[in-house]
Amino acid sequence: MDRIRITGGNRLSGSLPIAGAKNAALPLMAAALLTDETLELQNLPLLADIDTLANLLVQHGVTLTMKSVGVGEGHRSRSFVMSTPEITSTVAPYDLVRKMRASVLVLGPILARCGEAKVSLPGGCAIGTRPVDLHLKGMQALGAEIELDGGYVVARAPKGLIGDEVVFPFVSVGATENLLMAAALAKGETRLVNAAREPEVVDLAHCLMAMGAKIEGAGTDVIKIQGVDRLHGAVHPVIADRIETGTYAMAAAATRGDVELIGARPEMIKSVVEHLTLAGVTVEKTDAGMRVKADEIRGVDVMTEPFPGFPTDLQAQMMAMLATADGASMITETIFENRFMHVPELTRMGANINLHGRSAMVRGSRDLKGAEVMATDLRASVSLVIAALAAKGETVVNRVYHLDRGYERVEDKLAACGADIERISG
Ligand SMILES: CC(=O)N[C@H]1[C@@H](OP(=O)(O)OP(=O)(O)OC[C@H]2O[C@@H](n3ccc(=O)[nH]c3=O)[C@H](O)[C@@H]2O)O[C@H](CO)[C@@H](O)[C@@H]1O
Ligand SMILES: C=C(OP(=O)(O)O)C(=O)O
Repeated sequence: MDRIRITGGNRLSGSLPIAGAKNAALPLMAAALLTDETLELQNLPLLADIDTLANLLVQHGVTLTMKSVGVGEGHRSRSFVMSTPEITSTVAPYDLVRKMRASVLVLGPILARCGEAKVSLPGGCAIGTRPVDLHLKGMQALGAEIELDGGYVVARAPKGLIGDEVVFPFVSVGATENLLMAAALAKGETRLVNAAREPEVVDLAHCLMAMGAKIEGAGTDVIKIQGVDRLHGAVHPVIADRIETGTYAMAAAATRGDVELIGARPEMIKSVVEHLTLAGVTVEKTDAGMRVKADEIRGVDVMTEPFPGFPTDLQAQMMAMLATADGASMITETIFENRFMHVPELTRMGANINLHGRSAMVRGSRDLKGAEVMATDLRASVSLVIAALAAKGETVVNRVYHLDRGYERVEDKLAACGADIERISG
């Protein structure tokens, strides 16, 4: 299993390219199931999760060809040209779904197009139990009959889905996306109330609209979808990854560096920029993206919330950065019940963090020390990389496969900005 070795202490400086967003790309790829015409997705990141979903889609009958495109110095992105003349299997098997929760996003499109779908329940993961009840209740509201059988969701709507009002009791990104795709091909109007407003949901809505879907209100908490009989092909570029942007901004700040994030869109992470600014980090929009510079960092309180609030996917990275600040910070996680798996590992590096239920008290210090640490989930892994960049001495991060789910060429991008970092294969 690969590991990453980092010798900390170098200030990051230079420029670093931001890839297409994983969390936008995954639902967009699932949308290829909604049409028998060709969907071309551009600016896909080179990530393990993208390959995992591609394998699942091929199994459902999607024909997929890949183009690799150079988009700047040493930086490449991928385009997938996908077509699904016919869905050849309506079953998403456990072996493929268990590798990645986002696989459940094939439920809405397959059910809408075929009138039936059998999708393995994804199961829990390190950050929480993550049930899919809101996805299922939403499909039921559109007339689907749902049964759970042997670990699978068996959904049937032989006469097709019928639009209706779906009121989410709390915000779910995945359930909003699944319902958006299902409702695009349902009969009549669907209203999604208390819908997720994340930029990735908006990106999906834009792509569906380019495919002929009738959608109003994406980016607000009420989305109206007027179902159509069929969707057609489209070409759609995936938005820049706001979580990768925030991650490298925090890495730059933790090393008191000065880095330009090429292709970043600061308007998608306003809450993050506000918190970084409060912490004393300078963030400026530039022609090419966003520049981040820090000399000193002070403690700041952070609470994760659905968009437009501070994203849970940047909580661990913010904690690593604040572990190097002057002063204390209170970090509260409200989205996932178990998203503090990085705390014991950061503590092994000398971070002073105390957990009190869903809050962590972080007392900053400039004395983090390298250690051997274990990555537990995607964002926890990269938080250890950030702490290691700021720490004295050598850190080895084990179980790097988590990192490869969400960060492309992390070691190359950081090394190009002066980090002493290498991947140890094996
Ligand atoms: C591929 C992708 O885009 N993943 C993101 C997506 O995950 P995902 O779409 O899985 O996250 P949700 O927004 O659905 O989850 C929010 C909360 O709702 C709960 N819940 C969700 C659905 C449901 O049916 N029942 C239920 O109880 C979850 O356990 C969690 O506590 O949004 C999360 C919240 O911004 C991010 O951390 C993930 O990176
Ligand atoms: C939790 C994440 O992803 P997923 O929902 O695919 O597990 C993430 O991107 O931080």
